[in-house]
Amino acid sequence: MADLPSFNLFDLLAGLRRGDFSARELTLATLERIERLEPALHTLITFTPELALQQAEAADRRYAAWRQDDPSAGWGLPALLGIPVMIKDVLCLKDVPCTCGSRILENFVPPYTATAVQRLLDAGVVVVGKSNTDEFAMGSSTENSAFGPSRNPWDLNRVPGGSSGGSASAVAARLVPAATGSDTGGSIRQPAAFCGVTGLKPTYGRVSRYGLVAYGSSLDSVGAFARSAAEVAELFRIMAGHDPLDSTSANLPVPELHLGQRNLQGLRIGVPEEYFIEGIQPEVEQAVRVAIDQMQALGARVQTVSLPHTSYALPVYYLIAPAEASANLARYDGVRFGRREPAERMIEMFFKTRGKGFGAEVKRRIMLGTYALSAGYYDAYYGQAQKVRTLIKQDFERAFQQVDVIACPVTPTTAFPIGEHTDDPLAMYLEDVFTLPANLAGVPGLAFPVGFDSRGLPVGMQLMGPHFREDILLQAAYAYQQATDWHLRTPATR
Ligand SMILES: NC(=O)C[C@H](N)C(=O)O
Repeated sequence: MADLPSFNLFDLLAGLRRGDFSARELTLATLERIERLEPALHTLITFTPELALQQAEAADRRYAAWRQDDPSAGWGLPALLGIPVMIKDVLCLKDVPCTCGSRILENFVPPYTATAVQRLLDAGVVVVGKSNTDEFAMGSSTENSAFGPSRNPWDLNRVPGGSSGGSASAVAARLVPAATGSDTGGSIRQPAAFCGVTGLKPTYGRVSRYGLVAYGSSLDSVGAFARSAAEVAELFRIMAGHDPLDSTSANLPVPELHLGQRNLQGLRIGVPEEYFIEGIQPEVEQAVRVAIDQMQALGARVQTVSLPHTSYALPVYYLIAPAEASANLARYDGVRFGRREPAERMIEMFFKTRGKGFGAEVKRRIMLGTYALSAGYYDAYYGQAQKVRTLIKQDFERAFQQVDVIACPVTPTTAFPIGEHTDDPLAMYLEDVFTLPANLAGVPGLAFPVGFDSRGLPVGMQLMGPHFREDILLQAAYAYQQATDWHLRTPATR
């Protein structure tokens, strides 16, 4: 096989079932494509070709048994048997390093697998590697990865977004049809927008966080990337659902996803006035407004809604997320996980290990968070932020009494050049203005491509929905994608 026969998950599955190619052939072609493009893109922290080939051969044995009607093959076939994927390097996969983009976990090999990853493995995926991320998922560009940034396949001098930038870049460059991500304040949706792919941040509690290295525990969600909403829906269906190993996992059934509908008849779309602010790149606003018009032409009813506390979301997030991070990252002390710097005395060992192990952004957040949680300041900062968070959540609850989904931009701008924000953390934080309200409210958000700017960089649109209604978002994006082809456009990387 010279190159991949298709880049669509369903086409690949159909080809595997028909026996047009084997999982081993598909994997070899994938590995070859990764080896060819990886020097330019740097999507991976750990490449796992041996594991991938083992899994592919197991998939082929299963297909063979299924073809021969061997009862040991079980009834039917696992849903993603033989499909190559990347796993963001903040999700544990047993016996494969999980670095979180950090020197402090450089040599950490988890002894167990995250539930969301296990569900994908049970569905038969082939893991080709652990994808690049900002250190501990803190960042919007992958420039905070201790292993160097990933690149945007639409323009190699630009960032792919972050923190799940490796996954988004890989799906956009068609190294893999699907990849996982995590989203604490935008880490799936923002890179999806920058790379022109579809990315879902599910409702908080919908996908298990067991085995996801914790960043902001009240905000973290595990989700997925693919090129289309239909493919993302399939990944979501497999990853979602209750998990007794995560106490915040919701014990609710995952609704059947019927993505057949090609129109949006009856869908009420709310457009929040607070999301079309000054400073937004005019081409981004333009593309999103055209997409909303198109959804209206497909039958949706569009109205303005107000989310009045939106402007507080950024400061609230940058208190709560660092506060939770500072507590979660206390466990990297040189004793229990990963790196340990030798020293005479224990206290020195802590200082040296954390001093050398963490990068600048992680240290900044630990300091911010520790300060916000310290005695005397707790009520003024963390306590106050939690109260405002409730107001933000109520904004959404009120809006969802009037509309089924909220439509807005994902990011104020398209992908920025590598290095542009590295000396200005605030400018980097501003990347998240439109995405982090969904994390604060716990509602699902879906990003998908709706056009390009004049530089040829993808523009994304975000749909947010009520808690546990990922189905509405996926259905709406599916109908939009049946009528448009932005999600099928590909960068020049061959
Ligand atoms: N993790 C995320 O969702 C990304 C966000 N930009 C942050 O640094 O917190």
